[in-house]
Amino acid sequence: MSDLLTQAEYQAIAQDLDFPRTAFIDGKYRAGSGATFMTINPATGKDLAEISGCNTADVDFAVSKAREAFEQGHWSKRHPSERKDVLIRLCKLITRNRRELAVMESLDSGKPILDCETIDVPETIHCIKWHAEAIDKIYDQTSPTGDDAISMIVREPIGVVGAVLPWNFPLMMLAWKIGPALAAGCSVIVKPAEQTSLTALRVAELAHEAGVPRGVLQVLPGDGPSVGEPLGLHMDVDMVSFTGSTETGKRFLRYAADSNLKKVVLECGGKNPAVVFDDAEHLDHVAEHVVNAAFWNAGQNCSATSRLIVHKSVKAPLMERIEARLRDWKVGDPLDPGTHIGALIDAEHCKKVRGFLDKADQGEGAFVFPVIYDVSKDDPKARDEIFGPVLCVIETASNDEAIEIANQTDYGLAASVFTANTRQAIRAARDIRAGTVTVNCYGEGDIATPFGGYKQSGFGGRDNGIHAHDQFTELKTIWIDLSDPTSGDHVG
Ligand SMILES: NC(=O)C1=CN([C@@H]2O[C@H](COP(=O)(O)OP(=O)(O)OC[C@H]3O[C@@H](n4cnc5c(N)ncnc54)[C@H](O)[C@@H]3O)[C@@H](O)[C@H]2O)C=CC1
Ligand code: BAL
Repeated sequence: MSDLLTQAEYQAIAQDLDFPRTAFIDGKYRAGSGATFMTINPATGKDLAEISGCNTADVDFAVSKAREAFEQGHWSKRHPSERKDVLIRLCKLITRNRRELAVMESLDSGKPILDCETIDVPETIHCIKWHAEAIDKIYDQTSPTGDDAISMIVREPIGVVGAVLPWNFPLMMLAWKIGPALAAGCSVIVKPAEQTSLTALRVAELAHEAGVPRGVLQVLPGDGPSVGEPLGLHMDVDMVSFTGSTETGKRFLRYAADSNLKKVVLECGGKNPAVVFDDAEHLDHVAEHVVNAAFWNAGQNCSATSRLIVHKSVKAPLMERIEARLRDWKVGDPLDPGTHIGALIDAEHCKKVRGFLDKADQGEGAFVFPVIYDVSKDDPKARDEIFGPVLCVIETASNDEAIEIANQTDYGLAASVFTANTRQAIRAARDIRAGTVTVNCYGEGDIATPFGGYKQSGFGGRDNGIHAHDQFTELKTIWIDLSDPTSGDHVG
């Protein structure tokens, strides 16, 4: 915190930024063959940079370069400790350029600079470093065999990976994908969300400077139909790792079915409950977690708490505390280090979010003030992913009913439960169908814990932890016959 600059100092950095404007393909910036598009500062509505977009021809070219690099083996077959060294050099370069990246991220996404400086950039570095440091410590295995054979189970990099990213955490989601994929030895083609291409392009340049060979990390800006779809349908892409809406996630399953059955890993939406039982203690602490969980990043977070399911006996004192805390959350200029809630990502998303709000709560321009609604469990606000600073409160008469309501959703990404009773906490954690359940706190776990969803929140694997490494590798069995072929008891 003490390291933060003033609003004027951030504005001065913003003035001097040199934005990347083209794709990063085969080790250099080069113009795409698609339509150019403007990347906009959502907080001001003003143009930041005109980006040269990509299309199918660029995807084909990038995939051929990614495949060439993979087969040459300068990265994929390099000793894991050497890949580690290069990725750690990349982390040092990101650290050296952290201020530029934080301001670029804030300008392009509308995120508060406070978050970019203290969460997005440091977590990006931490994630890439964690996977880099893990990669030369992962052992392959042997399986139990008889004396006449040995069977090795080895993991190999899956090959050419398409990483299709959302706009809500442009740097962090980049790191969640490229950290484990590059550490494993894959070649990665990143498609950033069209709203937020800048920091991914800059990181690709830094990766090249750090020693990641040409073709191993490429970034292709453009919209879904121009770049995401040809990547998803490409016959020579081995895997797509996607984070974004459930609807687009399902498209990638269709693309895989219509092409080469590439592996697809999806991290999609959520309608995540915080369940507060009748015996919940320390309501100040509960309120702190609920406010952070619901309103951080303006609620544009797949794991945001968007439903507060609270027992009627504790509802009034808890809501009083939540509302008091929320009064301290400043909404406004993302480059002001005192701001907690910046701009929503774009006009289209603002329209979607406002469509759920009562007229008096709709705010102006790109800014939506945090809002809390008492709703029934069947209200559309309590059912649909709003992806804005909106918390729906559902009162319950019993703890069992609370769990039932928590599970009444097509999603299953994250949940939290607040109770003083350990048995009840663990019972609830077991009973809620979600990929992450936190007890007496809210969080996504950390880099060592897998992150992903049940039901329509996820498919095919998990981000983070060693489980992410598993995503980007294929399992191979190598079976070696040790029997003496001349002995007569050889079984083949
Ligand atoms: N992590 C999450 O759970 C996220 C959820 N969302 C949800 O999705 C809603 C819509 O936001 P969008 O930006 O439209 O999300 P989206 O899921 O459409 O976009 C995510 C990525 O997929 C790409 N994409 C879009 N259409 C595609 C297509 N036809 N083929 C291939 N790639 C495609 C986009 O260009 C972007 O890179 C939000 O309101 C929010 O509810 C949005 C972003 C992240
Ligand atoms: N919160 C991590 C992933 C996401 O929101 O897209």
